[in-house]
Amino acid sequence: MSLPTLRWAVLGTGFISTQFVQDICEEKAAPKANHIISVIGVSTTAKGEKFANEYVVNGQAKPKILSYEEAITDKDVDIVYIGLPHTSHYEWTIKSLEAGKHVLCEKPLAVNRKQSLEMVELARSKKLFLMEAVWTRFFPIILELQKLIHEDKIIGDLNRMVCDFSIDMGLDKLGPESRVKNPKYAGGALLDIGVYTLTFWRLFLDDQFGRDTTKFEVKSFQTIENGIDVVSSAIIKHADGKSAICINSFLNNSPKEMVRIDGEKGTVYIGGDRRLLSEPSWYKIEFKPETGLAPIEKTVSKGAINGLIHEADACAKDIAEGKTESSICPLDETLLVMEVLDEIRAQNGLKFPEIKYE
Ligand SMILES: NC(=O)C1=CN([C@@H]2O[C@H](COP(=O)(O)OP(=O)(O)OC[C@H]3O[C@@H](n4cnc5c(N)ncnc54)[C@H](OP(=O)(O)O)[C@@H]3O)[C@@H](O)[C@H]2O)C=CC1
Ligand SMILES: O=C1OC[C@@H](O)[C@H](O)[C@H]1O
Repeated sequence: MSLPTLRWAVLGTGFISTQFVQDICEEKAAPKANHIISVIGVSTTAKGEKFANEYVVNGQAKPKILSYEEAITDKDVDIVYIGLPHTSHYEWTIKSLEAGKHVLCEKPLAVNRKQSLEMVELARSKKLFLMEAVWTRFFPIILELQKLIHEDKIIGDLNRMVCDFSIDMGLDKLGPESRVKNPKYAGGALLDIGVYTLTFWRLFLDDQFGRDTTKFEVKSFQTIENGIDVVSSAIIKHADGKSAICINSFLNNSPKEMVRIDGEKGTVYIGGDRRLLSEPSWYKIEFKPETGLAPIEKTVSKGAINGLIHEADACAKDIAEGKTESSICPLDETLLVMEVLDEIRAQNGLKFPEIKYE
């Protein structure tokens, strides 16, 4: 069977666009799709040329270097990857969909649910593929853990989870234009890394998706400094009694065990070699003494890839099959997470300036 082919326009040449293009261009023993970097959309041509020369390698043809506007309308593009700051996601997703392109947009899909819903409704009305790039959902180790916990019920019925993704960002040393600290780019821990703790809550505490989720309520606190949250903590309590504590900080790093999921028979711990919850690389399952079961441990290595290829391959497969939405990262899940992000900000009075729909 021939591999699906996808021609990409990559918008932005920053950190994540680099990681994405590196993964696409990395030579693979058993590729799952043909990815072609057709266009790099950039703010300045010189930046684009440098980026293309450095990263669009290993037999890829030289991509066109175009403005964002030209990139999203280029005839040789099937899908636009949006690697821009949070506050640019809405504009460039809407414009790309209007131009008839599929879209893979970095997380969070937008700065709030209202923008996100508009993006989702436009994609659905145009029958185009749209996905928030929550790459972690596609990691083989995550899919394996979902099966162990929800299908095999390895720790039985679940009781609670604690999830902490924190990064000591060294905020004082970052310049004022840094997207993670500037409120005008919707900076702060919640929108940058809170998306992942909420993703782990969605992946592991609930076996339902999006609109069918178990009913829940949220109570939260944020420490706000200079217009952004440097610490966010939320407790999510499900109607059936299960609860999750989700913690994010820009002042300290994550603990070694970033996720702990307690069930009636034992506990699952999840960690990563870089203490980034976005990149889990090991798990450990300990059972209660009365089960008589021995602990299980597994560590995986990413090898030469950064880990973004899994979501790119999934896009190629879904689009080749005529799907407009991912079943692993569905839009209703994105909308639900956006709703909780809004709720946490509303409870703590965190508003970003210059943002439509606040
Ligand atoms: N999946 C993951 O693990 C990660 C995801 N992300 C997400 O990716 C997105 C981009 O983050 P990241 O790559 O770290 O950001 P960077 O600041 O490194 O890059 C952002 C790029 O956006 C372009 N840009 C357009 N307008 C602006 C503006 N006003 N200010 C700054 N840059 C602008 C620039 O590209 P140019 O000038 O070249 O056109 C810039 O290179 C965010 O949504 C973030 O949440 C980030 C890191 C990791
Ligand atoms: O998505 C992300 O994960 C890793 C962090 O370093 C980064 O700030 C964030 O955007």
